[in-house]
Amino acid sequence: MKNISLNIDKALGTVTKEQVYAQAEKANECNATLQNGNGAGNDFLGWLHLPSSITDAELTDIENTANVLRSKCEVVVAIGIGGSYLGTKAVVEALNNSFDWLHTDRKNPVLVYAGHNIGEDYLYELCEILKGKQFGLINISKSGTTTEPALAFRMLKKQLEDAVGKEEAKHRIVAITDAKRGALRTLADQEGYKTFIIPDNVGGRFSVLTPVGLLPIAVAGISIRDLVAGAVSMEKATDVSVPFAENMAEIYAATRNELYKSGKKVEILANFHPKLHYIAEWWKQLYGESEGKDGKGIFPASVDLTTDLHSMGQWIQDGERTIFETVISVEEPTHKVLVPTDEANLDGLNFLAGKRVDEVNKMAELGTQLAHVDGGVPNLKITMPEVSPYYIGQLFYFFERACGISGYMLGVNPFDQPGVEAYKKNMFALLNKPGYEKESEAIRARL
Ligand SMILES: O=P(O)(O)OC[C@H]1O[C@H](O)[C@H](O)[C@@H](O)[C@@H]1O
Repeated sequence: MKNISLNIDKALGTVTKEQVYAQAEKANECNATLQNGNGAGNDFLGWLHLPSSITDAELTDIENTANVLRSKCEVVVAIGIGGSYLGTKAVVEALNNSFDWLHTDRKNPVLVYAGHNIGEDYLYELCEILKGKQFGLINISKSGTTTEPALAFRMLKKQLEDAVGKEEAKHRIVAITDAKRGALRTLADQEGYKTFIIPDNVGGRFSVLTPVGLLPIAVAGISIRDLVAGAVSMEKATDVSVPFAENMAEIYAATRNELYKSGKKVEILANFHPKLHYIAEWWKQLYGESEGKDGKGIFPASVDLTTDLHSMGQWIQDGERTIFETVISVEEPTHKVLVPTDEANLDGLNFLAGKRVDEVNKMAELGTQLAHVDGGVPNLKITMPEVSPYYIGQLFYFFERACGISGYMLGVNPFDQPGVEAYKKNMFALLNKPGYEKESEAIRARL
């Protein structure tokens, strides 16, 4: 099997290949720090060898649980936010049919999401659409206390129990959370839900290959074994023993840090494949939450191309030269569509007749790369042979490993997220949460 690959040739100009390769030793040292577990945040390194440590029995347990939900439910609601949502969303959107929800001859339940916002209309419309439908719930929260999913679960649990009774509801609810701590663990144990554990040493944004992602992804009918196999292959390909020049995670980390040092403050992850939109949303949390610290860090942004060439193309071509692009390029689409001939040719497109639509897309991709590089936007290119569970698994692990290396090269702890607590404290104070009396008084004084 081929691997995904990284090409930095079009990123060189702002930084030289020599500058990038001069970072080889540091990148390898940072990779070794991950491997040896002696760096900052080293109690959150469970993701590093997670793929190769997943057992057949664990995968079978997940598949069996998914099959129970698949047999009982027309709709399964995956409840979670951040790392407890984005990995699943990214994989399912990448691998499901683009119009899955319109398919009536279904082999899989419709997977919908909740707990990833505090949208009153969203929750209302979800509860309404679930009325009269056979549905199940997967409640995912590592801490077990995050407000958004807890709020959604409180509402959906009641609706499910009202619809099918408490006893049956128990068999349609799965909780994925901490082994011992948190409100969700307490609730799940009291109610007798099937539970899966999120390992203590795997942070939320690195948890897609734990049951956090694997269970809902299996419910969607996607092969979690192929997903994990791809991640295992990339775990090997980015190991500290792999020399820098062949280690795409180290090269990516070194290149982006050199570009950052040269003044490129924003990285735009771009795709020319519509199904990869949510891969970028997952990637933004992974890199934003890992590197945005101590007043430092590349800002992770994303665009879908060619779609956003008609909205953001002007800025990328002519705006402030503080950006670089990392483009995910898919070699082969899954399907084949040819451009038809049109006798009248009023649209003037007969010059494309007989060509594959993807040939047009590939020339747009090449033309865009040349234009942006000419405009002073360094371009890195990640090539995926195809969009499949295996290569999505490779991509996830590649980005995770590179993120750990890059964060250490930047000089931050890539595995904590202290900044996320600030809004929560204010929100609880404004909502008069018990125990926040002093904070409530203080915050009202400043309004
Ligand atoms: O899985 P949970 O504990 O509910 O956390 C969900 C998310 O919220 C936290 O505030 C962090 O920002 C994320 O890293 C995490 O993935």
